[in-house]
Amino acid sequence: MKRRPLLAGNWKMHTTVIDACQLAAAIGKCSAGLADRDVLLAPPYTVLSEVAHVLQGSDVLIASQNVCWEAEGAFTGEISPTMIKSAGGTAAIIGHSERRQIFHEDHAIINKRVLGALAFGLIPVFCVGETLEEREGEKTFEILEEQLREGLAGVSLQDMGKTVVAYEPVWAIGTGKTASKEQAQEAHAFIRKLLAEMFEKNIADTVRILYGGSVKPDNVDELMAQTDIDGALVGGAALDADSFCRIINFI
Ligand SMILES: O=C(CO)COP(=O)(O)O
Repeated sequence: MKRRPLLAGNWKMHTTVIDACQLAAAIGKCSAGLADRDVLLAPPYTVLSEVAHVLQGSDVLIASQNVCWEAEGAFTGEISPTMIKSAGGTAAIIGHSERRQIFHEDHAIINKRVLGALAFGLIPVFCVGETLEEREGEKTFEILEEQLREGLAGVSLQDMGKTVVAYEPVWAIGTGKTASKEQAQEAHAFIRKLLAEMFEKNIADTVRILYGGSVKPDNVDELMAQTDIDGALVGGAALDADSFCRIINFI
């Protein structure tokens, strides 16, 4: 089944207001008129509304890099779905490995974030992925299954249809070590099969599964040619307009 490709840039903790506006403008330009794919940018919270403003009238989607489950309240340091929507965002990255590893976000909190995003109409870009130790210990599938079952617990069939999953092997993030196309395809196929078990096959067949981890202009084409790879979640290369534009224009 052919799914609409989604090319996403996660800017992580990079860009001042000026950098962000320039980068967004360049990406807006090179993604104009692309009718057969979606482009999404996840800038830091401080520039969400500026980036949305620069991209007004374009088809580029805006996401936050995390999201709380409440509309407002005493949650110092958090951002609510309502705030993201009011700034122009329609999606939220959730469960990124940097949140899991550096900030110790566990399955329960990540699940609350997923359900919260959906309750407020934001599309979750739900991230999973194993560490090098887990891969070497042949625990990849076990870890992915745990992350998917726990993180997506309580998600309805209808909401799952809207959710995006990103497979980001931790050992491939920011290391220049991309998973081979075979390794990535194997993990994506596993995720889709598990989603079919957890939800329904026809839902699993429509869910877009992005690959993330050292995606670059020179490896994007072979990754995107894999049956179960429906897009990319790009870190480093998304901060360079020329590189990200090439990625968006994968062949
Ligand atoms: O974590 C990532 C995107 O969310 C991937 O980062 P890199 O593309 O820099 O490896």
